[in-house]
Amino acid sequence: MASDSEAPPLSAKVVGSFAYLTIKDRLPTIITKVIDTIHRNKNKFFEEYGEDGIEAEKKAISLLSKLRNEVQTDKPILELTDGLRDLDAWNQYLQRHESLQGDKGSVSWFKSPWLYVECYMYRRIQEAIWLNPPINEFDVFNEGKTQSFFESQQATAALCTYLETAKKDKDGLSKNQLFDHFIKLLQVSLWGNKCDLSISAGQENSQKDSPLEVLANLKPFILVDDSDKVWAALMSCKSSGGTVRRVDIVLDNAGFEVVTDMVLADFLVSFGLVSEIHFHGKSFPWFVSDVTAKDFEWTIRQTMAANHKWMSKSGVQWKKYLKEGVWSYHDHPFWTQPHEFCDMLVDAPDLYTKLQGADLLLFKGDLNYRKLTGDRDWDFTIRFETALRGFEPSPICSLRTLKANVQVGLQPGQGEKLGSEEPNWMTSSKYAVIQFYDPYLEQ
Ligand SMILES: O=P(O)(O)OC[C@@]1(O)O[C@H](CO)[C@@H](O)[C@@H]1O
Ligand SMILES: [Mn+2]
Repeated sequence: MASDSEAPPLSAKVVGSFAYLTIKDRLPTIITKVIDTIHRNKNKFFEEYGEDGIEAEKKAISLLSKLRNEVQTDKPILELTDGLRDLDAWNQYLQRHESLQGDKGSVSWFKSPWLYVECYMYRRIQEAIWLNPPINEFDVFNEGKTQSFFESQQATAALCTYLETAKKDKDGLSKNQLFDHFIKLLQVSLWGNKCDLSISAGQENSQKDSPLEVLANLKPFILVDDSDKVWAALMSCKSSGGTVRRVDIVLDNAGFEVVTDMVLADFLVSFGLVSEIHFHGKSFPWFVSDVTAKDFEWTIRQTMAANHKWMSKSGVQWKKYLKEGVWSYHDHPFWTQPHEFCDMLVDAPDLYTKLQGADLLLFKGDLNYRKLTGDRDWDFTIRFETALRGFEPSPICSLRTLKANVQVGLQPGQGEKLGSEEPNWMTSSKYAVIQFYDPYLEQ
């Protein structure tokens, strides 16, 4: 482990590490599932496009099988060929790594940074789809995302009921009561990132269906809790008056998680804490469950259409916020590139400038945390700010359950103690952090 700015990137070259196991086992499994999904949809492609659809299905599967073989046999990372708008950025990134690692062909699945090659896999999956019209609009991960939404409908209903009921009393609220709602909804959004969605629906006991009721039990698993500072940041914007108080949410997963983000966003606006929310999503299907523009719109439509009074009321409100421009959805190619966020200022200055316009940035999920910290083998106790390495467009809050072995900002001994008690504490999503850094404040 390293404590300086040169902490090495996590990589599958460390045999037995989580990165190694991910590349060896998990990535090939994901590609196999994608192949199965495309194959299962063969009849649909035929109905929609005739023989052209079948031909495209075959070609896409053949490209994906080739990709799986490249991963499994540690082949060099190849240039992209699909001519899309992010192609140059990806190919330049490859050249950058080739010159760092030695020469052409030296960048490969097991030898190069895990963050890079894992992102690259999702881009190659997309290349296999894009190169094959007429099925080039097909979202290979759509089924899982919609299923996750439907399976968590009871939890969504409970959350919307909480929100809409709270709204009825919002005028007479004390500051403490407002703070209490905020903390609850921030924590719900945090735990919404738990990949197995275990706090959502599908549980036998209907009492447990409310994600709000499990919060107290989950509290001890929040390893760093800067929520007071996040609240103070929101309050300071409010007191500065006059200016647009904007919060940006850099989204992670569709299904229940994005619903928790929308409920939090609704609360912030409806209770007068914030006047504008920018959501940032992905411009193509990414890391299995990440939100695209289609998922975002679909989620709102489904929430509106739900056969539940408060859920549909929330959905209607969200649609209205979008229409009025109070909420807006944004995507940028940088979010589906492999860069650490400290590269953003140079590699995507337009996005960096956009983020500077926010009063608070909420980064959801594990992958965003990996990119914030560069996915490096940091010492557990180095400061969050150090790991950000100059990425400071605005005050930043990361809401993340731990699913990868990078963690900073812990107390001395805290990580070691957890490691000795639970070997997989960094990857099980049982633990979480609410970590904050404000570049405008003296730390
Ligand atoms: O960003 P998310 O959705 O919270 O998690 C993304 C993730 O599933 O992908 C990586 C492993 O493949 C890990 O960083 C993490 O577990
Ligand atoms: Mn994700």
